[in-house]
Amino acid sequence: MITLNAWLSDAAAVLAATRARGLDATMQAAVDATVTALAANRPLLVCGNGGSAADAQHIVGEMVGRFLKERRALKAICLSSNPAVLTAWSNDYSYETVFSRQVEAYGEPGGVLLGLSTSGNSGNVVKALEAARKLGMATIGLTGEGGGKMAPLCDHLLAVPSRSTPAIQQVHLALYHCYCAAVEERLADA
Ligand SMILES: O=C(CO)[C@@H](O)[C@H](O)[C@H](O)[C@H](O)COP(=O)(O)O
Ligand SMILES: [Zn+2]
Repeated sequence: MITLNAWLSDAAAVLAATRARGLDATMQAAVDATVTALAANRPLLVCGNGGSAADAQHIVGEMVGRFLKERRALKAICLSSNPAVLTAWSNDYSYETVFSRQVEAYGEPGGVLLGLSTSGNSGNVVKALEAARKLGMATIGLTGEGGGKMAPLCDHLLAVPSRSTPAIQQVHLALYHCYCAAVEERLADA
């Protein structure tokens, strides 16, 4: 039987295991790359599927609006949230290229692509990272254990040491809130 306390204990264990991985320097490097891009008005593009699509929207909401501080709007775009683009391209061509096509549309050299995938193997996120690299954008990945196919395509890989999709997503939320807070702190006074 599923109980709340057991669920919370499992969630806390994955959080603690992530903390033990010592990802602080990787997070700092991801923040540095993002601050450099946004300070130059280059875009931050974010994508993912399912729960990670909602996470991508959440991140962009913090960046375009505000998180903890008052500051200017930041140029962040969610690639998972335009139903007309998603359905037209997937229907006419392929779901696998639905994010890379938007990287071609919105990406710029010096920008950043942030991809979220718990398996690290979602084909459309992998293809988006490839397209971003081709364009000269920095790449950040939020994944589960090992990073899967995304690992070699990410300049900055934040891999949660778990293979459970919901457990990974719960830690992704903590990771990207930290990321948003750190980016905002650096850009608030700029
Ligand atoms: O939110 C959940 C499960 O918690 C699901 O919607 C989940 O995101 C979907 O199954 C995704 O398609 C999984 O893809 P990914 O994380 O492996 O890239
Ligand atoms: Zn979910």
